[in-house]
Amino acid sequence: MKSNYDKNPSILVSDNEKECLTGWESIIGELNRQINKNSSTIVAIETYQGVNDDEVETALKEMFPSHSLYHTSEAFKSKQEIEKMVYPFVTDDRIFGFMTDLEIRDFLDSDKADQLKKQIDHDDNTLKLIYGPGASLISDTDLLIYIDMARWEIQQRMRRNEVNNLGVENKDLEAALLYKQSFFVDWRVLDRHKTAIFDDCDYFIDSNQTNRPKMITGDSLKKGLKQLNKQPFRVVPFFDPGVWGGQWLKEVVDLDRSAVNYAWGFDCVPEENSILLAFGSETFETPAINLVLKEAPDLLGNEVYKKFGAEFPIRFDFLDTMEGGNLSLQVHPNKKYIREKFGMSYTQDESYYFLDAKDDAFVYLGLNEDVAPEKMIADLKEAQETGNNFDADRHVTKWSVKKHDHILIPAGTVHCSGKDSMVLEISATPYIFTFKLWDWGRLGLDNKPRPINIEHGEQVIEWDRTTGWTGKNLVNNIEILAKGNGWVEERTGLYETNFIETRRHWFTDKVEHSTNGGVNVINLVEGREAIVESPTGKFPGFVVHYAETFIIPAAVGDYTIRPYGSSEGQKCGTIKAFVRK
Ligand SMILES: O=P(O)(O)OC[C@H]1O[C@](O)(CO)[C@@H](O)[C@@H]1O
Repeated sequence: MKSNYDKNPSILVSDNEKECLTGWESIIGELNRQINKNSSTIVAIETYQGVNDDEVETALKEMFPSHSLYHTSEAFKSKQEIEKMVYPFVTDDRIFGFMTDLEIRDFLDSDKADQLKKQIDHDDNTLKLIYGPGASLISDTDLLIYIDMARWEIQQRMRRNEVNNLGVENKDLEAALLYKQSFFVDWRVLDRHKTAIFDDCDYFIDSNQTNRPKMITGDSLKKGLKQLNKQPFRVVPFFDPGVWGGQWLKEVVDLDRSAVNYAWGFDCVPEENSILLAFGSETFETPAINLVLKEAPDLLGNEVYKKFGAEFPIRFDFLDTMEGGNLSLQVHPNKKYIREKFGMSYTQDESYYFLDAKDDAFVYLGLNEDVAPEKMIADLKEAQETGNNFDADRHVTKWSVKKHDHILIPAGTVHCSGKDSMVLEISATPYIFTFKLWDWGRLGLDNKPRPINIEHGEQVIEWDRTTGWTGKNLVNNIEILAKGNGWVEERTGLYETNFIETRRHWFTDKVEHSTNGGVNVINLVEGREAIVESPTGKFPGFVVHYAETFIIPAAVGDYTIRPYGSSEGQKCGTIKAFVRK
């Protein structure tokens, strides 16, 4: 069947496409109009990580022939000082660091910043531009522009060695190391700063596409973000190959058939996805994290906001192993471990919802009844050191799985999805704290072994999660909660100590839902099309397609979902996640 999955979902903010200017020429034309209103103007151009400085500077030089340009890097501490300052958060580990509490001011050298300010004050030029992260902190300014970029685009640029970490010159490093420093340091620092200056920004520039910048006013962006909280919406998904990746997503999502595979699909990881705001036929891409940073109470609901702050606590993603391989055998840290070792306030509790599965599909989950901890760890270490096989079946329980099974994976449970299945992963947001125990003796896509973390893993494995307990508590622990005309509601997870609850609805007719004051994340797991509607006409009908994940902001309140289009009258299924009260 032809794919109907929408890879570029956008939300209409206004019919006026003139609100979104495209290309440097029209952007600088607009800025010129603002600048010419004053006899002398100081403009701060703040940048997020990843922005191509050469592209921006070339455009500025061409279009503002006589301006003075000051880089905030001139006010930054030396590279050596910054490396020393960030080291406790970056550490020597290849994957894991420690969440920083640093702020952009910590990167500035106050003497150098004073010096730069004096230079600007004494400059007679009528147009002075201060460029780079922290620009608005150097001097009082007349105009504030923010050039933004989504984290997925930053990661693409890191893989091409085009992006440095904040305040240092290290773009030639391996992409995984650049990512680690960004995850634990740069993105935290830049997001704190962006939140602080957001309301003062006159314009935002979307620089995700090289040489195709777009600009909207700060008011238009604020209006767009507020609009999102009034209705269901989707973030822009992205997909990435991996060593165990499969072939299912290519067909269902309609991805490049010539790609080796797709392993991951991220369609609700607001930290890394972006949002497309439509102004007439123009779209403006903004990092989804901006919505979370600016509009958390309406998006998440007050109680969830109180618990998590401006963080989106629920993650939906795809793990495709159809005709691929097994994920690494792995375990995730408990709350205490993740807090103490990595500075995270909550942990990676997970679940696998099977969107599809071949007859031979399976999951490794929990330990065998006769597991001997010392022996298993010794076998893992020996396999790691010698390259000999690790006999996973001897220690870990293997369960057959089928379409629509829901497997719960509280942190500490040894697990991995096997080949030939399509998982919709529904979990808490932390997502890089995977302790690999065994990677089946294979190399990664870069032909190097992927890092193994037995020394972390052995400290968090829950050894009493053995076959009997696992089967009772974690495998299809499904209970019918309510029934109505043409619908059934079931509770399917997550495990009782985890903060996410999931509800599955099977329906041939309209189902009534309510956010009950907390954000809902939903995926259409059965049926080709459904429509989300407001009983009071608060938002226009929102059509969703098979396998699409969508977000219902807490502020939406009541809504309904029913089969739509070619699915009308047919059985559909949704799985909904929310934060338990
Ligand atoms: O280590 P692997 O084999 O790449 O698997 C990683 C994946 O495993 C998971 O932790 C799922 O269990 C995902 O969150 C993560 O992306």
